[in-house]
Amino acid sequence: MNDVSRETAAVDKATAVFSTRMPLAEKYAELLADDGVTRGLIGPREVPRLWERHLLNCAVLGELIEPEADVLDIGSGAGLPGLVLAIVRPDVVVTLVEPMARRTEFLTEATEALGLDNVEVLRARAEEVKPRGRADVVTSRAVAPLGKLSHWCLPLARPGGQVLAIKGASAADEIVKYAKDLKKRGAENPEVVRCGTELLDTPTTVVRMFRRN
Ligand SMILES: C[S@@+](CC[C@H](N)C(=O)[O-])C[C@H]1O[C@@H](n2cnc3c(N)ncnc32)[C@H](O)[C@@H]1O
Repeated sequence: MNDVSRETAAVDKATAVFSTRMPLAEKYAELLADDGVTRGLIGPREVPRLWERHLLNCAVLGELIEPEADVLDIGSGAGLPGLVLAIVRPDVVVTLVEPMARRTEFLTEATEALGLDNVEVLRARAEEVKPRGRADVVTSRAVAPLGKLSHWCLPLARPGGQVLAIKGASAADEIVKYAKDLKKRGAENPEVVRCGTELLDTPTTVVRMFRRN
């Protein structure tokens, strides 16, 4: 399958995943391809694979999130995965945490353009976020190695809450490599979970861990 037909297939799959929210997902994809590229938030080479590598990759993370959860997305960049989760899961409330001004400006404008009332944009580093220990779920993609992520994200989750880090092929190795950090930070049952297995050619690989009670 070439890039074009793979992306066409991805749009079909996205129609199934986003369902009635597909028009919003399409509008977000347009914003990414247009403003996102102009402002240097996403590389032009990503445009032909936006649906497969970005929107779908992030949307399936919703499988692991309980109804009406309070979600903190750390290092959202152009809104991945946080803004996608807010689109696909209108029942959850998502706070997009991002330290760079030009990224938070894009996130605020995109949130308004999409008319999303379940999103808050916070210009901050993970270490500065308050209150701590309250989120049901803390998400991230491509932000930092698991050692640093556990330090940043676990204290933000409520006791028993989850940290979900989208990772690539390194997921299992990172759990082993940073086992001491994870234990020290109060991570319970760190494991590799795959999302979108029935739909995606390349399911999304996630490190999931819970904050010790
Ligand atoms: C490689 S980008 C990934 C963006 C997005 N999550 C994605 O998958 O496309 C990493 C992001 O993490 C942000 N970041 C770096 N250090 C951070 C910190 N201490 N707290 C929160 N975000 C941070 C950066 O500003 C950047 O937007």
